[in-house]
Amino acid sequence: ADQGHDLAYRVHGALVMLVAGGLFLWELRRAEEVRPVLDVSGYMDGPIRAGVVATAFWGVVGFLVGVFIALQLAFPALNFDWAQGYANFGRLRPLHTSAVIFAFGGNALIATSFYVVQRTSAARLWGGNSAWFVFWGYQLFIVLAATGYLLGATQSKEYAEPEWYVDIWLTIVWLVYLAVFLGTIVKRRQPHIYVANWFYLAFIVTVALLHVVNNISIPVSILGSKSVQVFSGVQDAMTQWWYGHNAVGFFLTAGFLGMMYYFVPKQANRPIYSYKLSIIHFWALIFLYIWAGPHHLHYTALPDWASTLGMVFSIMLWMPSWGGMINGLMTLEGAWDKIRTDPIIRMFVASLAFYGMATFEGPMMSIRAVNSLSHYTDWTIGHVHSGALGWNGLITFGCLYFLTPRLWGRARMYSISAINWHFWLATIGIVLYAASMWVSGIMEGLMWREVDAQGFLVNSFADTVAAKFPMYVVRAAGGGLYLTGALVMVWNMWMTVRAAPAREGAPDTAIPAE
Ligand code: HEM
Ligand code: HEM
Ligand SMILES: [Cu+2]
Repeated sequence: ADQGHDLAYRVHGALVMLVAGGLFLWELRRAEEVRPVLDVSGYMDGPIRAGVVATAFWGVVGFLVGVFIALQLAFPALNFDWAQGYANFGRLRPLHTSAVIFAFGGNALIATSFYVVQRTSAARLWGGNSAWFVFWGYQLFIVLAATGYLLGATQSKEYAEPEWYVDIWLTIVWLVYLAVFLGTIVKRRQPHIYVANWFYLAFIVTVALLHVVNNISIPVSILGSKSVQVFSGVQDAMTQWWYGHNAVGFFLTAGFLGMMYYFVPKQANRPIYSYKLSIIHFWALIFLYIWAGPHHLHYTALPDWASTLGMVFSIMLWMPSWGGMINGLMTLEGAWDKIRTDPIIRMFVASLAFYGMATFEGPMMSIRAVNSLSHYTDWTIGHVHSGALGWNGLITFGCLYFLTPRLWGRARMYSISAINWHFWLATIGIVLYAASMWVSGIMEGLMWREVDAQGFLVNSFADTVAAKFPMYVVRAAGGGLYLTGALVMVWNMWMTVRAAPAREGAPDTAIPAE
C-alpha cells in the first residue's frame, strides 16, 4: 500500500490490508468462543445462502451498469467531464461485463454447484470451512477486479482484464473450489455421479486451464499492477480468443447446463428426458467447443486454415448445443401445462428457448461470409445478450426462485404474481434488446460496405453512428425493463425470507440422495 508504483496497486494494497486486519480481529474475538459441533449428516448451506444473496446483489449492480453504459452510447454527454478516467464508457464497460459474467453468473454457478453436488451425492461439502473461503475469496476477487478497472489497471484482454496479482488470487480461490467440489464427489454416498456434476466439473476444470494459460504474463515490477504478456501478436490474439470463446462455452454454457440438469427436472418434478442424450451431448460439447475460438478472428492475421477450422467446429457445435436444449425442453413432456401455471417453469422454458436461439445464431455468425457483415457491428452485441439475458439470466432467476424458499425454510416464494411480472418484464426487455441490435447491426454493416458507381464508400463512419441513435434508445429501454424485473425479484426474495409461511416437516438430511 505504501510503496506501490500506481494508484490501483496502492488502493488494492490498502484494501487487502483492511481485509486482513478485519479477519485478524474477527479470529481473535472468536478465539474463546465455544463452537457448536456441526451436524455431520446435514448439508452445508451457509455459503449457498450467501451465494444466493451475492448473485442477486451483483446481478442488480451489473444490470444497472449495463443500462448506464447503454445510455452513455445513446447520449455521450453522460461521459461526464468530472468523471473522465474513472466512469467514462471505456472504464465502465469491463465493469459491466465482469459484474454480470463473473459476479452474477459466477456466484450463481458456485452457489448452485455447492447445492447440487451435496444433494446428488448425499454428502456434506468436503473441506470444512473451505467453501466459505471460496465464497469470500471470490468476492474479494470481484472487488479487486472492479476497482482495478475504475482505477485503470487492465491487461486489455476482454473478459480477462484483471492484472497479474488478481489473477494469481483467483487461481488460488479456484483451486480450492475444485478441491471442495471434487472432495464432495469423492466422499459421496450415492454410487452414481449425476450428470449435472459432470457439467459443473467440466466447467471448473476447463476454466482453471483457460484462466492460467491466457494470463501468463510477467509483472513489470512486483510493486506495480502493470504486466507484459508472454505471447505476442497473432499468438496472443489466438490465445485470448481460445480463452474468450471457451469462457462462453464453459462458464456461460457448461456450468449453466449443470444448473439446467438439476433444477429443471426438480421444478417440473419429472426425470430428465434422456440420460443417454445427456452423456452424448456432454462429450460432444466439450470436445467441439475447444476448437471454435478462431471464429472471433476471421479476416485477421490468423492463417486461413485456422479460421476455417474454427468455423467448421462452430457449425458442428450447433448439434450438441441443441442436444442440451432438447433434453431440457423434453423433460417437460407430460407436464406442459406447468408452463401456464408455474412461472418458474416458464422462466426455464424461455431460457432454453433463448439458449437454442443463441446457439443457432452463433454457428451462423461463424460462417466467414456472414461474419464479414456481422463482425464489429451491434449484431454481435445482440447475439451476446440473447444468450446472456435470455439463457444465463432467466435460468439463474429460476434457480434463485427455487432456492430462496428452500434455503430459508419457507413453503414457497412470497409472491407468485411478482414472479410473473418479473418474467414478462425480463422477456419484453430481452426482445427489445435483441431486436434493436439486429436492426442496428445489420444496418451499420450494410452502410459500411455501401459503395457508389465509382466504387467510393457512400457513408462516413459518423453517419452510421448517427443512424443508430433510435436503436440505442430502444436497447436502453429494454435494459431498463430487465433491471426493473430483477428489482422485483430482489423485493420478492426479501419478503420470502421475512414474511413467507414457514415450511412444514423436517429439514433436509443427507440421506437419501435427491
Ligand atoms: C440490463 C441488462 C443489460 C444491459 C442494458 C446491457 C448493456 C450492455 C452494453 C451497452 C454493452 C456494450 C455494447 C457495446 O460496446 O456496443 C454490453 C456489453 C456486454 N454485455 Fe451487457 N447488458 C445487460 C446485461 C448483461 C448480462 C446479464 C450479461 C451476461 C450474463 C451481459 C454481458 C455482456 C457482454 C459479454 C458484453 C460484451 C459484448 C461484446 O464485447 O461483444 N450483459 N452490455
Ligand atoms: C454454438 C454456440 C455458439 C457459437 C458457434 C457462437 C459463435 C459466435 C460468433 C461467430 C461470434 C462473433 C465473433 C465476432 O464476429 O467477433 C460470437 C460472439 C459472442 N458470443 Fe457466441 N456463439 C455461440 C453461443 C453463445 C452463447 C450461448 C453465448 C452466451 C451465453 C455466447 C456469447 C458470445 C459472446 C459474449 C460473444 C462476443 C465476444 C466478443 O467479441 O466480445 N455465444 N459467438
Ligand atoms: Cu466464440
